[in-house]
Amino acid sequence: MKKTKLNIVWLKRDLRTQDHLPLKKAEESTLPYLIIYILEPSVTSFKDTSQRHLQFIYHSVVSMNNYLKAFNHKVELLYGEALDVFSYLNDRFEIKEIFSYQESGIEITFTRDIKLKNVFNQYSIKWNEYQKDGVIRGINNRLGWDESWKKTMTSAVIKNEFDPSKSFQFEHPFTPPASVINSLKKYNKNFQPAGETNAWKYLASFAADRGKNYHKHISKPTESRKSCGRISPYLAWGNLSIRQSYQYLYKHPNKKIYGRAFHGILTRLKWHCHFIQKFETECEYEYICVNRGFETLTHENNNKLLNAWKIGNTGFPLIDATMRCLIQTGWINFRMRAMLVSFLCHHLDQDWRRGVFHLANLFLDYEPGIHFTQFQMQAGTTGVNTVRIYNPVKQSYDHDPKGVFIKKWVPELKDIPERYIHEPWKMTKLDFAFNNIEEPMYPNPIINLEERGKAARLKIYSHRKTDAVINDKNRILVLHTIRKNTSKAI
Ligand SMILES: Cc1cc2nc3c(=O)[nH]c(=O)nc-3n(C[C@H](O)[C@H](O)[C@H](O)COP(=O)(O)OP(=O)(O)OC[C@H]3O[C@@H](n4cnc5c(N)ncnc54)[C@H](O)[C@@H]3O)c2cc1C
Repeated sequence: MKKTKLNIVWLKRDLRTQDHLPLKKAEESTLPYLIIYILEPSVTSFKDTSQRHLQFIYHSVVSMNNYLKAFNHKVELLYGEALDVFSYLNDRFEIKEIFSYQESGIEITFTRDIKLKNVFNQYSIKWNEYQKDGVIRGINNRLGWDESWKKTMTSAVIKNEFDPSKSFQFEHPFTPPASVINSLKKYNKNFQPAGETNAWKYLASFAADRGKNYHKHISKPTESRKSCGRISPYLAWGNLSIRQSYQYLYKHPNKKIYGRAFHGILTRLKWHCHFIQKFETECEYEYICVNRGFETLTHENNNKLLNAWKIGNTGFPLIDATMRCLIQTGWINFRMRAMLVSFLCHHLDQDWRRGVFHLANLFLDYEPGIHFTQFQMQAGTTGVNTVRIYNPVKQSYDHDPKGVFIKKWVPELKDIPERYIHEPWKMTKLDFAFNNIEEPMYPNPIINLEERGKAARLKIYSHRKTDAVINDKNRILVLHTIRKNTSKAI
């Protein structure tokens, strides 16, 4: 029997129905097409993925399907290994083309794609992988990168249309088990809701009003929750493209009124691509130091200290409030992320690899290209960036002066007077009695902050002077630095 000819759109971190080139290309063909998302056990069980990510993906697919049903199209959620799924489909259909975005992913998705490319070649299937956002595949320096980014951001946003006659229904054995679906359906109300409609709500409310104090509040753990864009999960899972966000903000009438705020967020949209570009060029950052010279730096790696950090029980109120807030809500601002990593790698003297997956799991917006590169930048293992060792007590006085954030997320400290909230260990028995409060069930600091800070500074700065670090620094600068003469902000 003759097999039906069809095309496939393979969705990855691009869970939206608009500004979507693979979907447009599929529509342009005369053949019917399937739209699939594959939940691959080998990928979803890897240590960088958590249930909250999978739930966000699931609800993004549900949101796409709510839109697509009017056009008789559907994203088919498949549970199985990509290789098995495509072999099954190839046995039953004559697959002509596969359309997807390039994925700047971790090693397992990279090696899977290499295998698949060979298999598709054997099956005579053409795999069209398109550039995602401003990230260019196969470059080995940044000459012209700025111009290319700007060109992508200012080119027309794609208005996707869906012809009902091109949809295709099929039977398959890859339906996710009921237990998997039930666990994905559950969604913690404290997390940002998934899907395109919600993504646009966040972007629009930022531009309309929420973002007017963006630059003033960006470092404050409480105020940033309202004033920051909060579009990161939507960008990470592709509910929004960078180009959609860029053009919406660039053309918004409030850009003239809140110039600094808009400039700030537009610049960061470029950083988004800049960091993923680094990872696209060198995806080894998942497991090896950006500057290979740091591989010889040794660490104490004390498990007790690591575990206290992981659960937010270090005795440093701002560290603990930040970690507990992240566990419960999936989001914290940039400065608090940087502080958590700095405290882990410098004060607690842990190898960055001991904490990188813990935060990846907790960030609802986990994006490997940004996460591994930013994490290493804060751990000081790039050798090219200034090392920042954040003092969590100073951060607390500066950015949560009244302890509002601390008291919300570390309720044990809710009765501690404002002047002690940053350093509760300084309260004496007499102070507790005088203030008529009980001593909280809260640990004393797990380390001596001053001594540890000093030692960490000495250690990292002397290692930066080693030949191995200096030699690798030049390689990194050639590979990842945007040339000054081509550099334009946004
Ligand atoms: C250790 C560490 C890990 C991080 N891991 C991630 C991650 O996995 N995913 C992620 O999206 N961001 C990550 N960031 C960057 C940054 O903290 C978040 O992008 C930002 O807090 C998201 O909130 P927002 O959407 O309100 O950002 P806004 O300030 O409103 O910025 C808008 C968008 O610009 C991009 N952006 C903002 N800041 C940065 C930055 N410093 N570097 C690169 N892109 C940026 C993001 O896509 C963000 O959504 C990490 C930062 C650190 C220090």
